Amino acid sequence: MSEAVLDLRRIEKSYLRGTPGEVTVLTGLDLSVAPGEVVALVAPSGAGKSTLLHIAGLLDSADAGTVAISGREMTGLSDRARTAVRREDVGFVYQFHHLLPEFSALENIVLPQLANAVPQTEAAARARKLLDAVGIAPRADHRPAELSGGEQQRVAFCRALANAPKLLLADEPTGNLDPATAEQVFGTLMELVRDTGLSALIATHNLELAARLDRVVRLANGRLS
Ligand SMILES: Nc1ncnc2c1ncn2[C@@H]1O[C@H](COP(=O)(O)OP(=O)(O)OP(=O)(O)O)[C@@H](O)[C@H]1O
Repeated sequence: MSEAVLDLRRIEKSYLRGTPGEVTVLTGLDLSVAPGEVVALVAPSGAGKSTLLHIAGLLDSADAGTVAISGREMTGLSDRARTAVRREDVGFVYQFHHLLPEFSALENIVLPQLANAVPQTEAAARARKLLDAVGIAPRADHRPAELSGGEQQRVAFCRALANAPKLLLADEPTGNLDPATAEQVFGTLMELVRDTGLSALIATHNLELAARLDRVVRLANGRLS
């Protein structure tokens, strides 16, 4: 069997540890995502889905347990090494696009590549290709405020994939869109993910969309089922 792209073992996480207000969120959670596998994460509000995505994407640390990305153990890596893995191997999409308002769609996809030392011309060519793949190449020079909600989210997908990550983590990526737009944008995201052979963990409240992915995991009481 080929190596998991994401492997979480016995993850534990509490907030405000050691205080009377301690909130226990994850209690020995295990999750493995195979190469090319797209997993839906379904959870009631407050169950810890964002916490789980942040730990998987190295934005936050677990109190206990191990995180491995493409077979490489992340625990014990320096902050600098974790940042490099996050920048090169992981793409994030959030419910709200978080695009930089003063930059065009194209520039928003070019910038993370420049941060990864990709030459400008190459970065722009890749950005155009991605915008074309999500059907909005003619909007390349628009700023986020000049794009529709669905278009903004398509640009956010392109930005997440700009550095050709191995793993895509998405937190309610269509949660801010009306149902018809969400459906279209989700379809585009899935095409992009399938075309690139990427592994993905996609949190969604939409059970119909979740059911279309390879596997659905449910988070409750700190663990997955
Ligand atoms: N920094 C923090 N300090 C204290 N408690 C926190 C912190 N962040 C999150 N929590 C608590 O941890 C629990 C899980 O939060 P998390 O944001 O992971 O939930 P979620 O499943 O993503 O929720 P939603 O779907 O509503 O966004 C919640 O009860 C939340 O109140």
